[in-house]
Amino acid sequence: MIELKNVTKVFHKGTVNENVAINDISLKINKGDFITVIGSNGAGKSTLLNLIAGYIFPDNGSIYIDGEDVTKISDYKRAYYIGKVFQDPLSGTAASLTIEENLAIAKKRGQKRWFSKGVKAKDREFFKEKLKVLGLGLENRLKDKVGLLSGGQRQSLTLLMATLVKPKILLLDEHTAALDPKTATKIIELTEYFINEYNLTALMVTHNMRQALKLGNRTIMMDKGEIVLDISGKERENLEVKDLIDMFSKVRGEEISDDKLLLI
Ligand SMILES: Nc1ncnc2c1ncn2[C@@H]1O[C@H](COP(=O)(O)OP(=O)(O)OP(=O)(O)O)[C@@H](O)[C@H]1O
Repeated sequence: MIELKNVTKVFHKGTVNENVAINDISLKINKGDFITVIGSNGAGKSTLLNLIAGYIFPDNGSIYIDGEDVTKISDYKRAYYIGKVFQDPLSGTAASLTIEENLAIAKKRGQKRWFSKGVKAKDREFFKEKLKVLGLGLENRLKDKVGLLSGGQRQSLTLLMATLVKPKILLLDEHTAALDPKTATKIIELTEYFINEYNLTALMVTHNMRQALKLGNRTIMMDKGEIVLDISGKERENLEVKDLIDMFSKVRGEEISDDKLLLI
């Protein structure tokens, strides 16, 4: 289980630009939860994921992974626990390395000598089997440089790399936002496949409210650094986007201000 206890993150503290991006958030993420995260621009969604990943540290509060306090543990040391796929398809893989070298690095995630890109023959077979699942023929291109791949192919590979060593949590931050609709649909299908197949715990940020209600077992909505809705179980069944908008208005006493959220 992942737990955040009274976590606060303030950017530019003590200056005129002071910005409370995360305001005293407490959240329990149960093993096997697939949580979709929605909220307006600037609500704090990416900051929440970055805090869990250890890219930034909270000003107050604590973060626990399976009971271990990881609040001050660096992203590099936390990498063993966490799989990440972010918006930019170019960010999760190394362009100048081959497909198999990228996978070899992913397989060693969290180990001391993680940046050794050497590939053993038995790993090569393992990688081929895994790549077949993507349905892109990449199992026949192990020695191709990743820089040659399309955005969708790279994001598929990043997803595979993020789950190659089973993470305690998979963090997905608008990981289909930069892709064309058809490729985005394919990546979402793969995401669901990996989460179900490996029984992963996942947190996925999306601006698509319909998708947020369709995928996973739980949806949280953020607003101004706070979690304003946390919906699961019976309450979430058959819930439609308009219900979600009504619930938000009821809790906050105002309308959702983000056009991007309302369009979808
Ligand atoms: N590294 C940073 N330095 C300063 N301010 C930051 C930093 N990262 C985020 N912020 C600010 O914190 C607030 C929350 O940003 P965050 O990126 O978490 O929002 P978000 O919900 O992911 O928004 P979006 O949907 O637009 O991606 C915003 O006001 C943002 O400008």
